[in-house]
Amino acid sequence: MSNTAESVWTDCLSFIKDNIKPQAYKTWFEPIKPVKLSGEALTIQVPSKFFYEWLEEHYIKLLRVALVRQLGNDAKLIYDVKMENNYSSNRPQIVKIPSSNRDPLKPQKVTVPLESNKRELRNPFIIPGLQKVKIESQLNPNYSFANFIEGDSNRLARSAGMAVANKPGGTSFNPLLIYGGVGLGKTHLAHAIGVDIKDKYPDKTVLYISSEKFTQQFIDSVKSNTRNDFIHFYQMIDVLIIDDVQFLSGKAGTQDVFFHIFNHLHQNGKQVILTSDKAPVDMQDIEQRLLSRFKWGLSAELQSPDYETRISILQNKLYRDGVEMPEDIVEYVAKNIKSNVRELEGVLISMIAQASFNRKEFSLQLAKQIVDKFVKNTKKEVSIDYIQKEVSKYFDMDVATLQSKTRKRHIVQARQLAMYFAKRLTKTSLASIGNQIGQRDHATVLHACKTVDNLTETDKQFRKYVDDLTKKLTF
Ligand SMILES: Nc1ncnc2c1ncn2[C@@H]1O[C@H](COP(=O)(O)OP(=O)(O)OP(=O)(O)O)[C@@H](O)[C@H]1O
Repeated sequence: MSNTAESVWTDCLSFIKDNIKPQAYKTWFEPIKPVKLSGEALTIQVPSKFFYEWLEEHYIKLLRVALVRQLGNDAKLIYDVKMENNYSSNRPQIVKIPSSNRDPLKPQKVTVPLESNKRELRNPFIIPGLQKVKIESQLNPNYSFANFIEGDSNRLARSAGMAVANKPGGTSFNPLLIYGGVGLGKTHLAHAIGVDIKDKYPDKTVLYISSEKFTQQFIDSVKSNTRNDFIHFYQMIDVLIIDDVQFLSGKAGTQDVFFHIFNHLHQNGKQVILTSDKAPVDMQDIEQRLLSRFKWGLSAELQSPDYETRISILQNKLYRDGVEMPEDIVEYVAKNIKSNVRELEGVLISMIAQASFNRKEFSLQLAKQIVDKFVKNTKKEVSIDYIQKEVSKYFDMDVATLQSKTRKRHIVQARQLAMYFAKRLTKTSLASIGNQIGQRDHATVLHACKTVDNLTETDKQFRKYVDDLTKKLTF
């Protein structure tokens, strides 16, 4: 009886089944369908491009042995790869890709034949028209380790970043979560890690993406019925850098898909780098299972730089821009702009611009003018003490009552409002807010914020409390 695609594949499968774990067999071989046998060439259909890549990377030797046993030394394997969608059609497309199994011991590159270029995965980061599927990393080469000034405020995060860059996926810092307040260098550091990895490992696929863009891509993929392509694309990446993950809060669908992508990458030794403006413990409306993943690796905080670091940052920037500035002026700026590196740079840029526009020398007077403007424009953060005083006054009670353990409804509400405004108007962590407002824990603060949000929606009188207090506290 002559061979058919089915009979050859069935015999291959029984050999493969005996040589790998049952779970791997079920995942990677059961979904394959034999399509055609032409001489010594067997065509099999696989459900996605990712699937094909996985087989080529992990099971090519096994497949080769199985095929050679059935079809002899000239055996060839061709994949029909189901592409879920493409630009021009909603129907799945089949792309034919020959296996590299003829010489399986050489390192293999995934090459897509020319005729299939227009069917590459639908993702804006894939450069079309190339033989090899390549991904634009979206990294900013101006953000490097070399120009990320080290200080006590960032030492842990910077060293962890360097360790990750030396051995992506190979340290216990996976994921590496960099968190801290506005303008403290989270994005810079995340890029620097990616840039360094690309330098050291040019073949690694690195992708930087903001959470906002990731979310938008996901929504688009759902709309265009290309969710699987979206997932497979992200599962292909070696180093995934996601900026501002706090943005995922409240977005259940995006969190769910990210959870699966994260698990896949982590299980396969791929590196994940995340940034956030909050520590995991303070992130709201992010699923517990995702938060617990964030804590698997290392969470490293970026704090406001101390005076010496601020001086170094300014000097470094001046040096890079080829500008000379008297020391006392640099010191003046560093003394007066304390909490935010972006502002520090902003003052410097304004000074350079003004001095060159007016053809003037740098002067302390110019520095004072510009610093004053920056300080005025930066909204003063209200203190938690001030919030407690104002809320107590509004409800005609003293601060001790507001902080007390009583469960009387109007006092509980006043306390919850104080917690809510502390969360909204300060950068203090939930744990610290709880501690300052009657020694409660962070879960109580979180609950208070949710309750206030709910009551504002449903209770007119309560909404008025929130509006009145917002005016009092912010004007
Ligand atoms: N340690 C540092 N050395 C040199 N430059 C720094 C350092 N930290 C921050 N910067 C610079 O400060 C600016 C703001 O940094 P970045 O955008 O990375 O902050 P961020 O924490 O991501 O801010 P945001 O919270 O707004 O997203 C950038 O120009 C960055 O290069």
